[in-house]
Amino acid sequence: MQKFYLDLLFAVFFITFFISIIVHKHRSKFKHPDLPPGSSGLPYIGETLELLLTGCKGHPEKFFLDRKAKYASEVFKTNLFCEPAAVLCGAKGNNFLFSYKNKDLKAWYPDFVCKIFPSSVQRSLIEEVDRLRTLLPEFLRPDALKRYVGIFDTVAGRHFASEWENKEVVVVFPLAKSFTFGLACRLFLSIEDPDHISKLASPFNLVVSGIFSIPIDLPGTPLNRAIKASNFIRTELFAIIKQRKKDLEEGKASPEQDILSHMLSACDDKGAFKSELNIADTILALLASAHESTSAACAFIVKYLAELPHIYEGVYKEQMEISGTKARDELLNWNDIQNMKYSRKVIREVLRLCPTFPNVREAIHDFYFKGFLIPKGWKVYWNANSTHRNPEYFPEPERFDPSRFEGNGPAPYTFVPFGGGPMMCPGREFARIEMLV
Ligand code: HEM
Repeated sequence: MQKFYLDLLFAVFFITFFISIIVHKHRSKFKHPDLPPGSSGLPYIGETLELLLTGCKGHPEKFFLDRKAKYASEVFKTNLFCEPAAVLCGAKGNNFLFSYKNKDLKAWYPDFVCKIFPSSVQRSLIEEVDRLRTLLPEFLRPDALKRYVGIFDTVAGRHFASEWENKEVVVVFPLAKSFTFGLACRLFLSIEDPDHISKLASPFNLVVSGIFSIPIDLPGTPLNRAIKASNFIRTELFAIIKQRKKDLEEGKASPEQDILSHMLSACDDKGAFKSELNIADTILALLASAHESTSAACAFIVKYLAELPHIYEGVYKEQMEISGTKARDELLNWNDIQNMKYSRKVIREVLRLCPTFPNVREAIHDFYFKGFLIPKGWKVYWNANSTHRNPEYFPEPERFDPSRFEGNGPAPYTFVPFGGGPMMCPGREFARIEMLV
């Protein structure tokens, strides 16, 4: 009996000692007097639960806006996804983050993302995305985009005919996902067969859910399902890549045909993709970047059009005017897209109110921003909502008002749905056309 109590005492002592080390280690990271105001939250997980909770309630921006107001500061500290972090809020923070001369920060991806893209360790993932950034402008240059407008319209026409017309009720977000995924398959991989697209779509949705989940890799968790689904898609992509290589050799496919052909034909220093695994992972990363944000934006556009009849009327009138200039069955072209001036403003206003979750950076070394220390290794978040919903830049920020984008439009670094500087979204023009069509 005495031995039992001794063992119990030892266990309690050991657990308490272990917890106090974790707490001490956690707090010591947040002790320096020059750090920004803010809270380190619970040991290890920090304030992650608070962020996820506001996200579940449909207002992830509240996490950032509440803290910005509470600390009355353009930068605050927190701990998210087990990493100490600084959140920069405001136009000056955006300017700093997007600056071409920024030598204090580098791109960063959570380590668990590398499990979904096994060709990547942290450094190579950054290199792969850099390569993607080099390659995409070539694929998405204006003359190429001009050619795609007709394809966008064809895919959209088929999608609306089969999924929307004559339906009493439509659930928009899944449909928006299916539209943007089908379009990406068509333009990135030349896949048109609806059965082939739906074979890839469900595992692909699992991959995307895993990227935006709590990073626990146990049977049944979203991350675990994402890893399995990514293996399935990769196998499919290997078959597509093999076939395309053969077709390119035999002259049955052209290097300009789509982004896959582009990758297989790229041979310069930055554009070269080494292995089939590398190409498959890059295509998967591209599908993920292109898909989630655009489908969310399309769904929000429909939501605002449904809720605001006067905005709907304006968009409808403009679209009918454009349609009136065209022959029956004639597809949209680049000029039509340029003429969608009001619709473009509506889309910008949707992106102002519903921006995507930003990418995260990592501090390369200790540096100071606005007099506050950001230590080496800390993650740095930028936050579009902190300017998009700031009444100083956008009066009555909660009001939906496309006229904000008339004349000179918003002040520099205040409207940043696609980021800015060298890391700005390379798919922004592609996304704009997709949304307008
Ligand atoms: C409404 C639609 C979209 C929005 C709001 C959006 C927004 C963004 C943002 C905020 C970033 C991060 C910029 C930064 O780190 O500073 C980004 C990165 C990126 N976007 Fe987009 N994007 C959209 C559509 C697209 C599309 C259609 C494509 C591809 C055709 C694309 C490809 C990429 C890529 C490759 C990156 C870099 C990924 C990375 O750094 O991890 N995006 N986008």
